[in-house]
Formats: sequence, structure tokens, C-alpha cells
Amino acid sequence: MMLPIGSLVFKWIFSVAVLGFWFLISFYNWIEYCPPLLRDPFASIAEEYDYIVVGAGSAGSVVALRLAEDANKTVLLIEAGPMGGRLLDVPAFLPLFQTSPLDYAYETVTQEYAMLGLKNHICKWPRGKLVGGTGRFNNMIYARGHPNDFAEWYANATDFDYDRDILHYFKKSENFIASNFDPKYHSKNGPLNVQDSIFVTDLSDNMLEAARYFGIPVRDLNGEKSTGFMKTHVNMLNGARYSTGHYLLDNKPKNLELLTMTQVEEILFKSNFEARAVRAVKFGVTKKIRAKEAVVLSAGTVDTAKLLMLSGIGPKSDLEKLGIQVKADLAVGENLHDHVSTGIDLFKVKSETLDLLDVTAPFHYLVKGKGAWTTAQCDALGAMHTDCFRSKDFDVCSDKKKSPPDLQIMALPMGFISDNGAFLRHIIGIKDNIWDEYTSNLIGNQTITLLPIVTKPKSRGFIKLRDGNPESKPIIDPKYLSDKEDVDVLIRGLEILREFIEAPSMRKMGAELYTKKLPGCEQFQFDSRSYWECYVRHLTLTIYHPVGTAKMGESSNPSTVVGFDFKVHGINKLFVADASVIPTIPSANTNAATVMIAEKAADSIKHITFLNSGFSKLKDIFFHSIIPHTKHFCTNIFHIL
Ligand SMILES: Cc1cc2nc3c(=O)[nH]c(=O)nc-3n(C[C@H](O)[C@H](O)[C@H](O)COP(=O)(O)OP(=O)(O)OC[C@H]3O[C@@H](n4cnc5c(N)ncnc54)[C@H](O)[C@@H]3O)c2cc1C
Repeated sequence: MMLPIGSLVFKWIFSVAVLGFWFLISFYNWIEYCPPLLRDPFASIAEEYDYIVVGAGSAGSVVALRLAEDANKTVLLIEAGPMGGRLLDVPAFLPLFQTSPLDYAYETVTQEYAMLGLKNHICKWPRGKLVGGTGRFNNMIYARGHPNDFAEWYANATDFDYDRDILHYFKKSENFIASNFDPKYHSKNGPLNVQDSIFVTDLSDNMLEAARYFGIPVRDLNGEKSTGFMKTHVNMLNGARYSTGHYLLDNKPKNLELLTMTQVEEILFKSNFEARAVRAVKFGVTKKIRAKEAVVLSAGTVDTAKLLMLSGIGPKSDLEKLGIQVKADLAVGENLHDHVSTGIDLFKVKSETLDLLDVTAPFHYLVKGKGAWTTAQCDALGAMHTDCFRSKDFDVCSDKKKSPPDLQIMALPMGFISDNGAFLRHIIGIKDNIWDEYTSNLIGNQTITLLPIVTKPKSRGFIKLRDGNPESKPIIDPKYLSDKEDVDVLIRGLEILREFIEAPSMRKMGAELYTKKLPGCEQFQFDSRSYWECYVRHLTLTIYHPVGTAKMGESSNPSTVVGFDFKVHGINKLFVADASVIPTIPSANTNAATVMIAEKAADSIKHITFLNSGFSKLKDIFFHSIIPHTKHFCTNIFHIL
């Protein structure tokens, strides 16, 4: 049942809902937001822990839990945001998070080659500031990527083994909720719940049918083969979001202390080469907390880079300009890259799409954990090598490829117009003239968004400190579409999608291309290559997957920051475990790979700490036993002589 579409009424209702939502989330966290009046906010915190993990996001929640598996070790997990309430877990409320107090609300600098249709050519970068991090307010899509994605990371390693080095950790991190699955690729008992989407529109079946029509297999892309199409896998439990942060809150052991609403401002060192402590601030009170075995940074692609640089680890010339004492001259903040896309609201359909304003949706959600509010907003997912589309045999063509697929496709049963311009257009920041002249003309129609995504972008940008103040937002320049090859993949993706809508199942939905020219591209002939290049450079979208600012690799490679053991080059006892270490982005959404990395890093950190403790014992034996005895022996000999 639809609410009246009169746009003013709609806007009013929507605005009241947004205000109500903000009020509720603030109210829910009232206690956490409230500074203690008499007590020191660090009253319950010890002076020293074995491990300190910074950031309780997708990766940090897992790293901390795994390190705390040894009951003899103490772990402190420090998170800048609050724990958050269950109201936040309604999947359909995702857009409301953005620009709320739980969002860092980062923005890129003005983009030269992309986002020309967005206000000031700036791209908004939401990042989660709460337990669960960005994994707590993402689209919940679970996609691992292709084995070749990871082989690329270890290109120079002679003994890389996908099953042992990567698949093992994907499985360890997963709790696959399905009655039937292939145990070679899936498993239960990990921290990240994975299941089939529980609410999809007709678009899902129609896209999968269209894929079959073009000879593209429909199968579990997180299984044996990673190219083809599937109904989306999502991170949910009983209809609600379920991130690694949820798992942490539900399973926190006693030896793991979670300190929320606390920002780490600096890592402190012993003799400039060994991480020894962190300086943390909560409600204006500062405390230095020591780590005996290791400090692990899991603050995400933006904040891990920022924290490293604030602590003197980063490009020497940049740090010196800001008066920061350099501890290690490393390429922190470089190699920034992200998945890009285009094509929002480009296809009209005649059949019903997602109706978030169906008045029965709250009832279905609250009573049964089902219905439109459980939507992940992505009904089907595909991945392919573009030149295998329409090949004689899709699998034979894909199997021959040495590289991962270059195109991902997401089918969304919605677009900018889904809320009649009340909210979605603002969180993307579309220019008013584009909205007025182009997009708003679609109101009253049903649209779908078929996103072509550049899985292996070539464009590279950077993150730099604005100044030495921990409160300042960093300078973010992803340089979207600065490499022409990324534009070519987007245009090829749009061509493929236009063929897709010709499939009988898509025709049945009445799918057709929206042919109005985009403002800014009027000078080009519609449907010419130059028109589409102009279109993708104007309506460029991020898929919100920035990675790479603390690149993992051999220390001999000057573009890397951490080794394959996740230790920062040249600094003892300092590790990074989050999306920032990803050297080249996988051809899939980044959360699954980030959690896999967390599992791998936790194993590595435990191992290194164990060896260090063995070394310390050897040192003890040497200094406390062998040396005194040798001294004694020498003294005796001396006396005899
Ligand atoms: C809108 C959106 C939709 C997305 N959809 C998907 C999707 O559907 N599927 C998918 O796979 N990926 C998706 N992603 C991307 C995915 O969620 C991220 O790649 C992943 O969460 C990154 O995890 P992380 O651990 O590196 O960082 P985060 O999860 O961001 O964790 C960092 C944590 O560190 C904390 N922190 C930062 N600085 C400090 C500090 N100085 N002191 C203390 N704490 C600090 C933060 O508050 C945060 O909790 C989406 C992202 C966005 C923004």
C-alpha cells in the first residue's frame, strides 16, 4: 500500500521520520554520551594491557576477540564512538546514518575528472563512528572476490597458496546460515553472519534470469567460482544487521575491556622504534595507556593513516612541514583507491520496485523480522570479465583469465527518486540543476539502478594530514577517474547493462533506458561514446570501499607500509589490521576481505608475540643465568690463577 505521493506531504513525513530517528539514536546512547560527573572517565582502565587495539570496526572487533582468546592476556579495545542501539540495526534505515553523529562525514577535495555533477565536485565519504564501525552501517553485502585478487597481493611470494593463506581465513571469519552448503568454501562459528538476502523484489529473479539468457551462470559467487551472478549474500541475523561489532558485544570475554567514546590521538614510542603506549582522550580527559606486547591499529583506511602520520610515521617531507617528528619515513596515505560506479536511476521499469514506505513494513519488521525494512537494497550481484560477456562459453573464457574480473554489477530496486528528493539526493550531493532538470522528471515513475562497478580501478589518490591537530579532518583526494581505463570499464559496463535490459525477463518488467540528456552533457549526441564519457564523469558514484593507505608488501618495496605479517616496517610492536593494508582492492565489496584480514592478522600477531616472548625468555636466561654464571666462572678462574 503506497502513501500519497504528493511531494510536500511526503517530504514532511520523511523529515519527521528523520528527526525522530536522530532523536531516538541520541536518546538511546544518552548514558554513553554523558560524561561522568564525579568519576574519572578512565577509572576502570588499567595502566597497562598486553594488547591495545585501536578501533572496534569490522576488523578491530575481530582482532581484539581473537587476541583475547588466550585468557592469560589482557586486551584493551578503544573505540571513538558509542556502542549504538538496536534501532540502528534496521537495514532500511541505512541512509539515515549518514551525516548523523555516528558518521565521520568525511568529504573528498574537489575532483578534477569525476563527480562533475555533484556539488563542488565533492564526494561524501560516510564512515561509521561506533562499535562495528563502517561494517555497522554498510549495505551488508557479503562478497569475497576472486582468488586472483589475492594472488596479486603475493605476486612475488613463491609459496602462496589460496586455500591455506586466504580461503582458510574467509571460512574462519564466517558463520554461514544455511541448511545446506559446501564445506570446502563455507563454515559456521565465525564472527560474521552470512545468509541469503531475505527480502528482494522481482528485480532479483529477473536479473538472474537475464544472466542465464546471456549464458552467464547463476551460482554462489563466494563458492568455487567467483564470476557469474547470484542473489546477494548479506550480513544479517533475524532480519537485522549483524556486523562483527554485534558479535563482539554479544561475546566479549572478561579479559577484553571495551573503552568507547574514546579517541586515540597518538601512538607513543620507546626510543623512537618500539610502540609502547597510546595517548587517548575521553570527554576531554587525556590518559596514556601502555601496551606490553603490541599496539594494533584498526581505525580504517582514513583514520589509521591519520593516526600513523600524527604519530610520526609517514612521508618525511609532509610530516616535517607540519613540525611532526619523523619516526619512520613510509608511504602512509598513498595508494588510496576505491570502487567507482555510475548509472543511478538510468533505467525505468513498469513493475513495482522497492516500497520502503509500505505502511505494513514496520509491522512485518518488528513482529516477524521480515519485509521491506530488511532490504539490503541490492537484489542481485554479478561479476565478470567484460570481454567474456556474450563469449561462446562464459566459464571457459573466465577460467582462461589470469586477472580478476574487471566488472561487478549490482541491481538495486531503487534510485535517487525513491524518496521523492527528500534525503537520498542530499547524501550524494547531486547538483540542484541536475536534480531539477533531469532526475526529478522521473518522479511518479518506477526506476531501478543497475550499477556497473570498476572492480580493479587504476586511479590512485592520497590522504594527507591537514595539520597536526588530531581533531582536524584529513585531506582526502582519491583522484577518481584520473586513469582513463576506469572510464572505459564504466562505459563498457553501461553497454552490457543496456543489453541486459533487452533480455525477455527484463522486458517483462518494462525495463527501458531513460533517454533524457544529462545537464552538462547536452553538447554530445545522446548515446555516443563522448556522451557516455561525459555522463560517467558527471554522475560518478563511490561504492564506499576506500582501501590501501597503509599498503601491505615486502619492506624492500618503498610503496608499502606494513609487511605480510602486518607489522609496520621498522617499528617494533606496531601492527595494522584493517582495510588500509589492502594493496590492491578485491573485485568485490570490501567488508568480507577486511574481516578475513583481521583473522589473518590476529594469527600473525599472536605468533610474533609468542616468538618475542620466547626471545625475551632467552634474553632473561642469557642475562640472568648465563652471564652471572660465566662471570662467576671467570672470577673463580681468575682467583685460581
Ligand atoms: C555506506 C557504505 C556502504 C557499504 N556497503 C558495503 C557492503 O554492502 N559490503 C561490503 O563488503 N562493504 C561495504 N562497505 C565498506 C565496508 O563496510 C568497509 O570496507 C569496512 O567496514 C572497513 O572496515 P575497517 O575495519 O577497515 O574500518 P571501520 O569498520 O570503519 O572501523 C574503524 C573503527 O575505528 C574507529 N576509530 C577511528 N579512529 C579512531 C581513533 N583515533 N580512536 C579510536 N577509534 C577510532 C572508528 O570509529 C571505527 O569504529 C560500505 C561502506 C559504506 C560507507
